[in-house]
Amino acid sequence: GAGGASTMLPVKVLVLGAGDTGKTALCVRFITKRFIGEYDHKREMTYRCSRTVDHEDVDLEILDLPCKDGVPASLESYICWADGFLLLYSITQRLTFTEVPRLKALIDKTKHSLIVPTVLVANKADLEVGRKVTTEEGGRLAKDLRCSFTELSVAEAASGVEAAVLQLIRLVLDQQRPLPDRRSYMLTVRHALTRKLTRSKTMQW
Ligand SMILES: Nc1nc2c(ncn2[C@@H]2O[C@H](COP(=O)(O)OP(=O)(O)OP(=O)(O)O)[C@@H](O)[C@H]2O)c(=O)[nH]1
Repeated sequence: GAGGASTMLPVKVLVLGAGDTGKTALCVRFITKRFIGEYDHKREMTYRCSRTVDHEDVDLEILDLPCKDGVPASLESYICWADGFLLLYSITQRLTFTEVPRLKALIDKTKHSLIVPTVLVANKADLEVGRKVTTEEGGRLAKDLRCSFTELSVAEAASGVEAAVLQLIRLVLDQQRPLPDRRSYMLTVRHALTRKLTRSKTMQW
């Protein structure tokens, strides 16, 4: 409140994607509002900033790992560190899309949870002529993996990136809220469990 000591809620975000999905471009777009085409970073990068989301002051830390030579070996420790995940693929590279379930499985396994705040981000929507993954496929996969979904172009606009990150912050905050406020969360858990049970039944019989 006014004059009172404000509490900043820390939210840690890990940006993941297999290949040239635009992870660094997305982080830079979020922080600077600008699109910078090429980088050559070999090290991990941490971006810090703050936002006010639903009257909560959030202290945001975004980690971008270099994935040029495949996924880093110590990925699990980064996953443990993070509260929420931006999972990127490029609509122009089918392989970046088919790698998503593997990344999400590793996240779920490492977090020991069915519900991990995650936004699946389909990037490079400006390259419509080179499209290899439809929007419907993206939406379906997100539903399957219990993620939120958005399609955007980091190159084209800052607004989609801002919206995707805010969406993720909301998912994280919703999960951190005390139980009585978590009706939607409980419903998600129930749906996920039902789906899982249905699936294992189908597999057994
Ligand atoms: N057309 C288009 N190109 C994009 C977009 N976003 C990123 N790119 C390009 O895609 C390439 C990869 O972007 P990066 O941000 O370096 O990708 P990255 O995921 O960080 O890749 P790693 O460094 O391997 O982790 C670069 O050439 C970017 O300019 C987009 O929305 N549209």
